[in-house]
Amino acid sequence: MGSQGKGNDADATRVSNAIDEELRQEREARKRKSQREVKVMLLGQAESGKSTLQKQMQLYYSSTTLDREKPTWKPIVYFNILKALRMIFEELDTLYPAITQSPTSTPGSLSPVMPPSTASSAGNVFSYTPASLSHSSNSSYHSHHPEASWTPELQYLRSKILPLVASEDALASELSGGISNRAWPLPDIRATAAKPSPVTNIVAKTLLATQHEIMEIWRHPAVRNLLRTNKLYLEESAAFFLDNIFRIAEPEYIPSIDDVLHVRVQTLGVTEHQFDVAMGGIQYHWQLYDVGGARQAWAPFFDDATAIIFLAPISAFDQYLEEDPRTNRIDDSLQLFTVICTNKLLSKSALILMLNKTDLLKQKLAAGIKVRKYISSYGDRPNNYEEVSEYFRAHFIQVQKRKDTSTRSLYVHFTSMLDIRATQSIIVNVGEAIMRQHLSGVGLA
Ligand SMILES: Nc1nc2c(ncn2[C@@H]2O[C@H](COP(=O)(O)OP(=O)(O)OP(=O)(O)O)[C@@H](O)[C@H]2O)c(=O)[nH]1
Ligand SMILES: [Mg+2]
Repeated sequence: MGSQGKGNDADATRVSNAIDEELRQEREARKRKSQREVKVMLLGQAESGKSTLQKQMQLYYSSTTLDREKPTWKPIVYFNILKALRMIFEELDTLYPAITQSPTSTPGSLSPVMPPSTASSAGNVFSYTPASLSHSSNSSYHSHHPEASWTPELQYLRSKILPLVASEDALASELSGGISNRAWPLPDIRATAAKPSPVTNIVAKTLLATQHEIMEIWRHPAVRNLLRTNKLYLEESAAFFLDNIFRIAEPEYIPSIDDVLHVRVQTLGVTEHQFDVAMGGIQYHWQLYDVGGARQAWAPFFDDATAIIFLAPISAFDQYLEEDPRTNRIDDSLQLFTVICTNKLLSKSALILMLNKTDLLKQKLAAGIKVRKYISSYGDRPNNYEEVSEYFRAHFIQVQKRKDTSTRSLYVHFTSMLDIRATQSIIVNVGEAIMRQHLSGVGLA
C-alpha cells in the first residue's frame, strides 16, 4: 500500500508539474500575443467618418485587401445613387404633382445631354453654390423656361428613371441577405455583396440605359433650385456619384478607391477589422473596432483598448440630429466627447481627436454660411476657416482639460478623410502615437 501510495504521489507530482508548465507556457504565449495586440476604437456621432477612416487605415496598412474588395462595393455605389434619385423625386413629386402623370408625348424641348467629359467635371453644385453664382448661371434658363414648361420634361425623365428607383428595395434586400426594407441600415454588406447578384446586374443594365436621363434630372434647374434653397438635402456622397454617373454606368465599371471612400453605409453595431502592422521589425496585430450607433453599452468591452480615435465632423455646425432636431450636431459631438473623456473604463486608452470634414467646412464658409447663425456663442468673430476651426478645436480641448478622468495628453488633427494623401500622412503620425502608448502599456518602453 505504502509503496503504491508513493508511486501515486510521484505520478501526481509529475502530472501537476506538467500542467504547471503547460499553464506557464500558455501564459507566456498569451502575454507574447497580448504584447503584439493593439486594440483601436473609432468613436463619434453618426456620419462623422469612422468607417471612412477605417477604409483609409486599410488602404495604408493593407492596401491589397482594399483593392480586392473594390468590386464588392459596386452594388453599394448603385444603392447610394438609387437612394439619391428617390429623394430627388420624392421632393419633385411634392412640388410639381403634375409630373406624376404619365407623359403624353416625348417633349422635343429637352436640353441636350452633356458629353461625359464635361459632365463629370462640372460638379460642385451641391447645396453650397454661392447664391450670386447660381443665380447668374440659372437666370438665362429661367427667362426661356418658366417653371410650368418643366412639367413635360420632368414627367418624361421621371417615367424613364422610375423603374430604376423602384429596384432600390430589391437591391437592399439582396445586399442585406433578404431583409427588404430600405429604411434599415444595411448590415456589413461586404460579405453578401460578393455573392452572385441578379438584382445588381439588372440595376447595372438599367443604369446604362438611363444614364443620360439621370444626368439630365441631376442638372435640371428644378433640382438645382431645390438644392440651392435647401428644400432637398441629399447625403454628402450623392453629388459625387451623380456627377460621375457616366463613368459609373459603364458596363465594366469597378469602383475606384475614391468611390469606396465616398460610399455611405450606416454601420450597425460594432464591426471589427484586423490587419498586421510591422513596426521596428515586429509584426503587431491591430484590431480596429468601428462602433456605429449605440453609445454607452459597449464601453465595458473595450476597457483594454490601446487607443480611442474620436471623430467630430466640424462641418456640421449648421446641421441638427435626425432623432432630435433641436440638438446641433457640434453640440452633440462635444457631449459625446465629454462622455468618452469621463468614462473611467476608457481612461487608460490614448485619446486622439480628429476634427473631420474640414473640406466641407471650408466650402460652407466660402458659400457665406454664418457660424453665428447656428452657434450664437461664436459672436462677431470672423467667419473664416482659420478662426472657425480654431474655435471648435479650443472647445474640444477645453472639454478634455476640464473633464478627463486621466492625465493623458490629447492628440488633435484636422482631417479631410476623402483626401488620400493628407489622411495617409496623419495615419502614420497617429500610428506612431498608438504604438508608443501600446509599448508603454505592456512595459516595453
Ligand atoms: N466631404 C467629406 N466627406 C466625408 C469626410 N469623411 C467622411 N465623409 C463622408 O461622409 C459620409 C459618412 O461617413 P462614414 O464613414 O460612413 O460615417 P460613420 O461615422 O461611419 O457613420 P455611422 O456608421 O453611421 O456611425 C460618407 O459618405 C463619407 O464618404 C470628409 O472629411 N469630407
Ligand atoms: Mg460607419
